[in-house]
Amino acid sequence: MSSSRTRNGPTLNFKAVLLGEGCVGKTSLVLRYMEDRFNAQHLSTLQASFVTRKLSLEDGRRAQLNIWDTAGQERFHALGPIYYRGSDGALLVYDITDRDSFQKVKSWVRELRQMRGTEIALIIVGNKTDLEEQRSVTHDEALPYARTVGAQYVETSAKENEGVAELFDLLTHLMLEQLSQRQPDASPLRLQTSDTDTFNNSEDSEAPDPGDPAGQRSCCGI
Ligand SMILES: Nc1nc2c(ncn2[C@@H]2O[C@H](COP(=O)(O)OP(=O)(O)OP(=O)(O)O)[C@@H](O)[C@H]2O)c(=O)[nH]1
Repeated sequence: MSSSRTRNGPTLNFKAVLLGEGCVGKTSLVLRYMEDRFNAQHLSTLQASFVTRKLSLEDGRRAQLNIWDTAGQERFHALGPIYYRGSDGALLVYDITDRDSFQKVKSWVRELRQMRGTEIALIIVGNKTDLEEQRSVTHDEALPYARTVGAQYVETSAKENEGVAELFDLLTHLMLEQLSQRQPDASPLRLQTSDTDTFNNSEDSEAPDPGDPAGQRSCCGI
């Protein structure tokens, strides 16, 4: 987490990363949150893409949420540390109809806890709840697992726009809480509930170092 000064005063910068197997809906969650859109087509993210969203805090301060949407294909796994290294929070996404993708989340949890300890807020996200009849990972299995690893658990449907705004609000809340704990004298930092700020992409933002933030995409499976 860093802070920079703008004409509105100091802006808190938060960095979050989405990790998870290919095709689970990471890009779709970001697209729904940023643009309230859904694309039924799957275009695999290559490396990662970067977006930012400006938020207002209750104390009048500004915050900038910087989000890295990473590639889920296994050949990009080794790039993970580049994106989670300086992150304050991580969304570990799986598809509730795909048990393998839940196993992949478990492997990301192990890696993140090993590399970042408890300094990164984790949310495990079961996506595609609109496909309830094909569900293979139950809420009753995922929630206790999340608790044992100190993560929050949320279910979403990027398609039906269920739980997505709540997910990103929770993420921001957890990261603000962590910052407040690190500064015990400061009053708690809270997101303004009537946040109506517009979003933007990386063009007027300071993209962190890693890779090419263009988020080049190819067709699924290529
Ligand atoms: N039914 C349903 N389909 C979804 C949902 N979210 C995403 N999808 C579909 O799942 C496919 C993959 O979505 P993406 O968002 O591209 O997945 P991703 O995790 O970013 O994939 P990679 O970039 O390969 O890592 C697309 O066809 C989406 O339309 C959802 O909530 N419900």
